[in-house]
Amino acid sequence: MNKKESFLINRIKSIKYAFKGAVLLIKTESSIKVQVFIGVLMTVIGFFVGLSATEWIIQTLIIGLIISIEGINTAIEEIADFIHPEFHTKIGLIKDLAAGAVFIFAVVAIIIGCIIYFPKIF
Ligand SMILES: Nc1ncnc2c1ncn2[C@@H]1O[C@H](COP(=O)(O)OP(=O)(O)OP(=O)(O)O)[C@@H](O)[C@H]1O
Repeated sequence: MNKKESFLINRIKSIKYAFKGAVLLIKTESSIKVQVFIGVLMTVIGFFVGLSATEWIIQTLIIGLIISIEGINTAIEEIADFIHPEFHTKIGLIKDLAAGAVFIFAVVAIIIGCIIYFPKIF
């Protein structure tokens, strides 16, 4: 197998592993399930209120980002539990920081949602 072919096979394998991870997140993580549900709900509502192309782009970006950040938070929690399953203040801090990052983006997402939807509803 030449260098170009093995590069391509490795890329395909990476996509396969990443897809497996995404399915695992959606199937096992309740927080991800909630985010996916909200994402689908907002997409349906988006059709009802008639979002513009720019609003669709912003909404889709936000839905994707929040699910991705939540996924990274889950991975950090898994690493923390794996390297130190017992209680430790440092592990607590690491998990709180990761959760804090998700929280900050969730607040931003709500603010942007209000900016998009308030003029359409009221
Ligand atoms: N090993 C630990 N040592 C110290 N504090 C911990 C530890 N595990 C969890 N905590 C504390 O409990 C909080 C919740 O941790 P947990 O792992 O249950 O996250 P969660 O947000 O409930 O996760 P999930 O996404 O599974 O709902 C952490 O943010 C942290 O403050």
